[in-house]
Amino acid sequence: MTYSIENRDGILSFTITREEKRNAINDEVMDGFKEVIKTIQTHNDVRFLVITGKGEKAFCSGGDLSEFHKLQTEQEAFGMLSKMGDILYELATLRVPTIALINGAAVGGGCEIATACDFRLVANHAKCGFIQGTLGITSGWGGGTYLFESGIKHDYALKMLVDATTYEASKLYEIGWATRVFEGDKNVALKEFISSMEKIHPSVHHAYKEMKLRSWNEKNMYNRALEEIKLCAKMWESEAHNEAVNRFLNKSNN
Ligand SMILES: CC[C@H](C(=O)O)C(=O)SCCNC(=O)CCNC(=O)[C@H](O)C(C)(C)COP(=O)(O)OP(=O)(O)OC[C@H]1O[C@@H](n2cnc3c(N)ncnc32)[C@H](O)[C@@H]1OP(=O)(O)O
Repeated sequence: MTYSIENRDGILSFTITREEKRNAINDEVMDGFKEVIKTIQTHNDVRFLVITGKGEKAFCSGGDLSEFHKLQTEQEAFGMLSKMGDILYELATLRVPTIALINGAAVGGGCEIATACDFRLVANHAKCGFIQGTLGITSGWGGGTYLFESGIKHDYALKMLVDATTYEASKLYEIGWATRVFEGDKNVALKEFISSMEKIHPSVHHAYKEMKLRSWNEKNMYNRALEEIKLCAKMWESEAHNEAVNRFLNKSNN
């Protein structure tokens, strides 16, 4: 399996278990995300969703380049990008609090997944960034929209995107992307973070999330994320993108 789902006392944990590929997202992992989101949308016993990666090297390294490089045309790219884009929109608009428990590098689409969560607990060794620009594309799963909506100062948000590089955990906290930076056992950090929220009835969490969702609906967030995805699909066909992906894959084969 490429992911695991565990429900412990109402805390639903989704773990990407593709350590050998730094927890890169492929179709199977996308289907796992759909499964865990549907569980939350159809059950009342889930209080929190935690997303994390196996191991300590990576939370998620974004789209699986060894699979997705086969997508050549704008239409083929849009098929994959919009599938994950819809998943991230459903994730971002869940009525339960969502926590990205960032155990290692969160880059590219991995950074988009983390940004679509309400909270980001970042291990102090983890580096995160929207590195899509190094591949000649822009964020392709809606993460740019969620970053601009996250409340981070505009200049910090835009610089994160156009830098297209990774930031240290301390910098991520300084700019307001990381909710907390932790050392040691991620599960201890998680337990400490949710301890006070756990004492509050879930209906209060749902009500506050509803307030945010109303504002996102007014701001037409879904269609803004869709336009972001269409732009990435258009850039997918570029020579710059194909050359960058081939360089990465050839590095891996050397
Ligand atoms: C699909 C679009 C999507 C979007 O947002 O629209 C994107 O996510 S685009 C961005 C795609 N992701 C990347 O470009 C990141 C590539 N990976 C890295 O930068 C590094 O691997 C890193 C920083 C995540 C971890 O570095 P580390 O030195 O710890 O590991 P290695 O680089 O040696 O990689 C180990 C092993 O994993 C394979 N790998 C890593 N990331 C991916 C990936 N995204 N897709 C496929 N395979 C990946 C890498 O090739 C190595 O394999 P090996 O067979 O051992 O050589």
